[in-house]
Amino acid sequence: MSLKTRILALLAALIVVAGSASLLAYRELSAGIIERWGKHVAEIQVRYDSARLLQSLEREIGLARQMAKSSALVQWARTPDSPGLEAAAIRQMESFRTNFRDNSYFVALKNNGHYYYNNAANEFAGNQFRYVLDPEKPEDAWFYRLIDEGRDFHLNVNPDTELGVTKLWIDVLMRDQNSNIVGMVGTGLNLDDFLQDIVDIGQEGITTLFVDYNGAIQLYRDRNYIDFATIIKPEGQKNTVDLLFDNPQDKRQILGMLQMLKQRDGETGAVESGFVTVDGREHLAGVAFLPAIGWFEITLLDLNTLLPVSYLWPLLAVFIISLLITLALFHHVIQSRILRPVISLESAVHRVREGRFDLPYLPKPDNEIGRLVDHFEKMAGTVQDTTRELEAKVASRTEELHRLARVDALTGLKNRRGLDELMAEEIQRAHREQKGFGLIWLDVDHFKAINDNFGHQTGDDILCRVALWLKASVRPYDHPGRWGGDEFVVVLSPCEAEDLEQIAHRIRTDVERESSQTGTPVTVSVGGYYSLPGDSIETLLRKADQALYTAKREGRNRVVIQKPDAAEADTV
Ligand SMILES: Nc1nc2c(ncn2[C@@H]2O[C@H](COP(=O)(O)OP(=O)(O)OP(=O)(O)O)[C@@H](O)[C@H]2O)c(=O)[nH]1
Repeated sequence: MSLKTRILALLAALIVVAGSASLLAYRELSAGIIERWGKHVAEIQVRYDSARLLQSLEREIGLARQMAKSSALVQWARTPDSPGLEAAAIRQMESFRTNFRDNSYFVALKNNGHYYYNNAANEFAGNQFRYVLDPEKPEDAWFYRLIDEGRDFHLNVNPDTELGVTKLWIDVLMRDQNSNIVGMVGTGLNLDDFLQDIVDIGQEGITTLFVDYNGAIQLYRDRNYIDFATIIKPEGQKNTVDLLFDNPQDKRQILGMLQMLKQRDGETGAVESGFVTVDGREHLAGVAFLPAIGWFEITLLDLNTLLPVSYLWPLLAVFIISLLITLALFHHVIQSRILRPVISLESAVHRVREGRFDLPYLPKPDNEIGRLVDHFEKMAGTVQDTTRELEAKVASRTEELHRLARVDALTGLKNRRGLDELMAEEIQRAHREQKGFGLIWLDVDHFKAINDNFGHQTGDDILCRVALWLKASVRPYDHPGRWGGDEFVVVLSPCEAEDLEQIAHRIRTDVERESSQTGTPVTVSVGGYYSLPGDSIETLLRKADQALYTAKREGRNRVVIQKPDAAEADTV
């Protein structure tokens, strides 16, 4: 995987990690803010809704309590058969009717079960006695239950089948001086109007409901959930608030909140709140207890409606755009400051490794990589100089070795290899120019005896001196060499036949003269051959050797020139 891919992959991974962490932190933070805000709003809303409910009920409850204490009613309730007391009581009832908001009332007497009622239309004027309550009838059970429980005040949402109305009933017990229950009075509020005024107020995202002390739903915008005539229903058959929630955890939570508030015993302003799911949407539930009526008020705030996610889209857009800009900038910086210089450096390293020192332009950012590139350029320069020096040295050493391989170590003349190459060149030249050249082969006479008599070192000295005399005797452009042992060869080129003879003689006489003047006298036998174009190297050597052999055989210290086409060489 390339460095670029790795860096981008690492970057992407870092962004994913950082993005996830940010998202998580954002969610936690926003959830915290929403929770705090929501709880605050829920508390305000729950208090506001409670106040609205109490405001519209308080006056009615107060009037009903006043009515229950009316002495005319209490006296009549104790002796309901008295027509005089009944007439006074009905007058009293009618005066209350006009004061109640609903302009309706009811009075039920414990003594005879008589139920009195009149409504806003004064429909039952003079005929307020409506029917007799029957302890056996389920629809009348509320009356007997309330008396049994001895609750002085009770709110009850109940359809009155006899009267054909569904109302929120305010029930207040009538007691005599001895606190004995003698009956019940109250008024009703039209449920639909009440729901519309207090509960279903059309505030989008806010749901208000009221439940009784046991959690049974009393006021809710959906009438199907309202637990009518709660008082007479056995536990377990009531429409309790947990019906609104699908999640068992939410059910437990909401019932737990009711329980908590009960334990706090109507502490003023106490509100419990928590997150719940209603119809698949997240809501914040605020719950307050209303001690004045013994109910709980529950406010459900639909957070998605009140604080839609779309509110956060601009934030998300800003985040994504910032992320993309950051990515682009980061990519640009990585590309220009790291990747491009590193890639150029890598290709430059390849070139140098292949021995190519002509480096292209290498970008040098102002950072460690730039300095590395700079060091590399300088190092490549040094390596190039060193390489050139080494190459020059190797070339010169090779040349030297080449030369040494063709030079005789003792005399400094060409050795046999040098002579071989030279003769090969001359043969080619002769062939090319159709012009021959001369070859002299000479051998020190009785050299073995010199070695034997004077020692090997003296032998060597004599060989060196013969070489010097040989060089002096030939022309500057002739090539003397040592063939091996005490044998020397001279290649004469260019050369005429006369030159060959002349130089061969000069060599012999020079050696004889010089040696006798400077030390141990030595003589040489000389064989010569003037080559013709087309002669091979073997022919050359053989002919020269034959001439030398002849010179030796004829007594040594003499010159013999081998004629090219003659069977015998001439001693000269
Ligand atoms: N000192 C010395 N002796 C050498 C060297 N190379 C060969 N020799 C000796 O040179 C002698 C050559 O002898 P030959 O050419 O065979 O015979 P010669 O004694 O010269 O007799 P003729 O050639 O017949 O006159 C041998 O004894 C070799 O050992 C060398 O480099 N130095």
